[in-house]
Amino acid sequence: MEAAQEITSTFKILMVGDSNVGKSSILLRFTDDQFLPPEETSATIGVDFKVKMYDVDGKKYKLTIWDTAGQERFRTLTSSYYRGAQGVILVYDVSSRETFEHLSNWMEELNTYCSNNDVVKMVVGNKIDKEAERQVTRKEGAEYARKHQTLFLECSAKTKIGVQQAVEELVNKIVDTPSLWRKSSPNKGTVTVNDSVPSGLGSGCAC
Ligand SMILES: Nc1nc2c(ncn2[C@@H]2O[C@H](COP(=O)(O)OP(=O)(O)OP(=O)(O)O)[C@@H](O)[C@H]2O)c(=O)[nH]1
Repeated sequence: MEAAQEITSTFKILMVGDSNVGKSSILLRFTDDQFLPPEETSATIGVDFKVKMYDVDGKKYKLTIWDTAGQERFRTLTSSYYRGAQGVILVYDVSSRETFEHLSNWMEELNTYCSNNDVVKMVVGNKIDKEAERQVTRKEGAEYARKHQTLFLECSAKTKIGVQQAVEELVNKIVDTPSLWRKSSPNKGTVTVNDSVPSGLGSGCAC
């Protein structure tokens, strides 16, 4: 019988952005390939997280993806969300210019709490299925990302287009940035740099 493959590392990925842009929906699409109709969704309170295994180049990585509340009143313990994160996805809604304009607030928060310059950032414009209601062009999104030196992608949690690709690109970049996760290797084999528990108080913080 074949031995279970060892986990090379655990990555913490954080999703931030205004309320209603679709962070929970992107996460649900990525982990469970599901999309809930509007009447079945509710605002995230505090933080939620899901775990998914991800294989790249014959190595297994454990992704803990944290979905944070967009609504200010539900955001508590903000600094602990960012602690230990190797990747952050900043989400806006392409059919809401306001959510795009608020990206600078999220970027500021990220830069405040995440002092590690290597942390991989990705800007994601969601809801591209609402093309007729689009308020932010792809070019504007790409330009913002270029200016802030982040990855960029547009997606739709509803139709699923771009969702898998967004997470994959982010994770591949983290894998390509060993300084982010090869910090406190306890041995030469498995490396785990932070907890996957929602407290976010993992050891070997990247931020
Ligand atoms: N048309 C369309 N609607 C979407 C898409 N993604 C999410 N929605 C809808 O947008 C609304 C908000 O989605 P959520 O995933 O709850 O948004 P959120 O960013 O997690 O919101 P908070 O938890 O308050 O921060 C829901 O009604 C979703 O059904 C999408 O890609 N296309």
